[in-house]
Amino acid sequence: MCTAIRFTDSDGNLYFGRNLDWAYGYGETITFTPRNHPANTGHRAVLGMAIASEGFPLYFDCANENGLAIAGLNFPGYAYFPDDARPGTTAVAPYEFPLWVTSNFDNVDDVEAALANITLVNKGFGDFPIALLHWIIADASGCIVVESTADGLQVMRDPADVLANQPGLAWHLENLRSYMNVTPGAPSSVTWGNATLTPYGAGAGMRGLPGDVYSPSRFVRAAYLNAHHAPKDTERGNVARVFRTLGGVAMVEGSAQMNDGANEFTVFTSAYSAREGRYYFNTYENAAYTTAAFADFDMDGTEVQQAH
Ligand SMILES: C[C@H](CCC(=O)NCCS(=O)(=O)O)[C@H]1CC[C@H]2[C@@H]3[C@H](O)C[C@@H]4C[C@H](O)CC[C@]4(C)[C@H]3C[C@H](O)[C@]12C
Repeated sequence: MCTAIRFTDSDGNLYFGRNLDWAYGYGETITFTPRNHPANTGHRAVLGMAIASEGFPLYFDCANENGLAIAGLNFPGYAYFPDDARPGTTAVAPYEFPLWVTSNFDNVDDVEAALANITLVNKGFGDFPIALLHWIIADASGCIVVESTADGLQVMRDPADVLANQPGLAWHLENLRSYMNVTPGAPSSVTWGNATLTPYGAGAGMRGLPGDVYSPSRFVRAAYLNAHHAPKDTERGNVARVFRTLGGVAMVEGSAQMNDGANEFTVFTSAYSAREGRYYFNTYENAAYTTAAFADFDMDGTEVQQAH
């Protein structure tokens, strides 16, 4: 499973992050695509997590130099990509969608408008299977979720600022209404007949928030944690906010198996800071951040660069 979140700091800078939950990694690392890479059609530098195959960056999540970010999360059972583009639209393959978005646009509104003119088509990269994903796309103003299903391409505003896996965003947003009672505040003491009940301590108001890692539960928990995190002023504080919030929905190895019996775990957690134009990640076995900034790379280059 995967979970993604966004928020802004007190100066309005975007912070965006995701957990990549799976049974294994793909050898992914921080990957920079300069403005003049042949596949960078819109000439915006892009930084994120990817594997590079034949010089092409296959991004799991990424952001551009102007503060637009995207992450792909599994959506099997719902994701459907037609073989051909609808008449009058341009075909974009799911594997190139994160780069297409971040290469060509600076904000969510422009992406939303452009999506009317594309079809996400059933086209894989090389021998890789097609990834059945939906996407969260975020900027400083908010985020949208893109879901290509048998009903067509849906682009929805996501006021919860989070995304998990199945089912679709509309269902997750509706489901939040079942958790309106959950609150950070400590409840007052109550009397039940002759019994006076008082809280043991902090957390009494959070009772009922689901604690498991099932996709609907992670969506609710991430939305609650993200919405209630105390504001932070510093880069360090806001990066910690991304990692701590995503830590609240991370998967501990052995606690939940995939259909094939493999243990799913949080392979990596990543964070993008528009304030510093910087990308961070850590892995299941190494909590220390690995980080790189746009400023570390040759922005006008032509070849993908990876930081190890
Ligand atoms: C497995 C990843 C999604 C993790 C996730 O959402 N897990 C949920 C688990 S569950 O079903 O809900 O149980 C996805 C996210 C991004 C995907 C990768 C990116 O799309 C880039 C390429 C695309 C190629 O088509 C396939 C390889 C690949 C390198 C993808 C492999 C895999 O599908 C990734 C890594």
